[in-house]
Parts: sequence; C-alpha cells; structure tokens
Amino acid sequence: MANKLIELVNISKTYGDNVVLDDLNLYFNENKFLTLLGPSGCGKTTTLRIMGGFETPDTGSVLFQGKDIKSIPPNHRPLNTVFQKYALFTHMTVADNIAFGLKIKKKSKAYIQDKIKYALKLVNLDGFENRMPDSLSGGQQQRIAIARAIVNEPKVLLLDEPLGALDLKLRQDMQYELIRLKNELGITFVYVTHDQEEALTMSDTIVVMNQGYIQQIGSPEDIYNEPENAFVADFIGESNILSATMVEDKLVNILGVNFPCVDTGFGQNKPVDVVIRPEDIDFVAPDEGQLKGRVTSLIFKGVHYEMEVMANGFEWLVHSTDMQPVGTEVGMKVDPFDIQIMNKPTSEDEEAVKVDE
Ligand SMILES: Nc1ncnc2c1ncn2[C@@H]1O[C@H](COP(=O)(O)OP(=O)(O)OP(=O)(O)O)[C@@H](O)[C@H]1O
Repeated sequence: MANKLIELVNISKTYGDNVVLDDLNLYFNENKFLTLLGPSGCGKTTTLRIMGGFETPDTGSVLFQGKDIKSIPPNHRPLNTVFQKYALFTHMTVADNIAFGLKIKKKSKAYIQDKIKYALKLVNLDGFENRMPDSLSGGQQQRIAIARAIVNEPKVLLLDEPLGALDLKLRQDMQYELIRLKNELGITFVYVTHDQEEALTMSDTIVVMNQGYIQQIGSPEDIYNEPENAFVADFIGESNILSATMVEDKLVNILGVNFPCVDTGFGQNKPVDVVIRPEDIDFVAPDEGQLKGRVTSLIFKGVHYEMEVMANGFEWLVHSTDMQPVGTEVGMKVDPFDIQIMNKPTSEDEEAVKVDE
C-alpha cells in the first residue's frame, strides 16, 4: 500500500461559537488530484489553511509522511499554496515574482534563471519574463501564481478556488491545464472548490464536506453514481431524491410502486432515501411504465431536453433526447441498477446533511 502523504487526525477548529471543523479525519496518498468540495462556509478553506500552516487547529495533528508538521511554518512546509486572488507583486516583473521565494532561499542566479524558464514553459507562458502583472489577463496572472509556487518544488500544491475569478471559458481551459500540470509534475494537488462540475472534471478523489463534516470520499464516479446520502446526491448533479421503503432485499417501494433494485442489507420495510438521476428515467408508452404521469415543463438544453413529469404526486425531473411536449401522458421506467438506495440520516446527522440554500 502507498504511503500516506498527508494525514489529518482528529482536527477540530472553532471560531467563537462557530464549530467549523469537528473531529475531521482525512488522509491521501501521493500524486493525487484531491478536491475538497462543499457549499460556502463548510470548512474547505479552513482545512486547506490548516494543511498549509496558515491556521492552527484547536485539536488534532497534521502529519506529512507520518511526521507531525505542526511546528513547521508555512514557508518551510513541503506544501505551497495558490490562492484565489493571485497575490502577485504588481511592482515586480513576472520573472521577479517567480524568483521571489528562490531569492529568499539564496539560490544561485543560474539556478533561478533555469527555474523561471522551466516554470514559464510549464504554464505555457514562455517569453513573459519581463512583463508586468498588470499587463496580463486574469488567466495569465493565475498561471504566474502557479509558476511561482511550482519553482519551490513542493510535494503538494494547495489550490484555494484558484479559478474562481475567471470567466467560464477560461476556467474550463485552465481546468485542463491544471490536470496536465499535475500529470507532468507528478505531485499531489489539493484543490478547494464549491463547483461540483469542476470537481467532477478534475479530481481523482473528491471529499464532499458540509458544515464541518466529511459526507463522502470517493472517485468522481462513486460520488456521482453512488452518493451515500441525500446531501451528496443533491449537491452533486441533479437528482430525484425521494423517501421510500425498502420492502426487502432488491425491492423498494417508491410512492406506492414496487421497483426492483440491486441493493441488499437495508432490512425489511425500512425507511430509506432513494436517488434516481434524471438521465436514468426512460419514457415508454403510458401503460407500459412503472409510473404513469403527465409532462408539466420542457426546456431544451442543447444535448438533451429537460422535462418535469408529475406522477404519483411527485414532480420527476427527466433528462432525455426523447422530447415529450408539455401535457403529454407518458410512462416511465427505471433500470434496477439506476436506483440508488441510501440510509436515512439519523437525527444526529440531520443538521450536517442539510443543504445550505
Ligand atoms: N478567521 C476567521 N475568523 C472567524 N470565522 C472564520 C474565520 N475563517 C473562517 N471562518 C468561518 O468558518 C466557516 C468556514 O469557513 P471556510 O472559509 O473554511 O469555508 P469554505 O467552505 O472554504 O467556504 P467558501 O467556499 O465560502 O470559502 C465560515 O462560517 C467562516 O465564516
């Protein structure tokens, strides 16, 4: 098994009465693209700042390759942080910005020149040495901020919503750029975002957080296809989330209709939550469906149509290329593999899994 690169053990952090992190435990291995994902205020940035050494936890420890790094200041940790606001020195050239940390470390001129060249090439900005930050676009400035972090050869790059200030198209370009960089450098990226699409696109592993708790850790596919609770299902992608009853293994009753499913081990006649993704509902003839309903809204989304269908007292969200006009009577079917069963949160969990509106 690979070594644990970073381990957060029993981390708690409170500001006044506000418990921001409550006994958080998390570890990850080398060469991962790990994303902390969650709604605003859930504690992502605090977690990142604790790793970077900019914040001290009230309890718990941060281990790097098994060693406690609590007493190591940020600039001596094997981690470098790139913040949302690029924080470039505006009175310095691009080259001087990148060289800043290396000069403090008293590296030789030749070494620094080499590193500047190497870093600018990596971020696709060869030849930008003598430009001033003000003359660069937002995306270029963010690349320089990344170049400045990279030249320190960190084992881990901590990125706090680094693309947050960029417009959509540029953000998408930079997402691919960051994945390429991570693969070329072979280092670990820890990335903070509240944007679920960004997390799904970029990550090897996603840590979904809410109100200071980790809700689920997994690959993008796991998190999307097998959310562990209603919060994760709702936060990641669009879903139909319903209360239901697990009749027995592989059979769940949703709104009075028995649906075959593949899950077992939830007991008999037990309340559960179910999630069905909108793209997993198929239209069939009205009398051939597991559900029969009427289309109440229709929006063209480019690749598919988004429709709402009222059936058994619930407004079902359906994504399909099979366009059904408003008012049409339709039948709907769901493959057993596409019904995801989740334990209902206990009353203790309830607060933690509540979605922030
Ligand atoms: N220095 C501080 N003093 C007081 N409260 C703070 C401080 N830093 C963070 N908080 C509070 O801690 C909570 C978590 O903040 P944090 O920045 O970690 O959340 P986040 O998930 O990164 O949110 P966002 O996406 O909005 O940045 C928030 O309620 C925030 O107001």
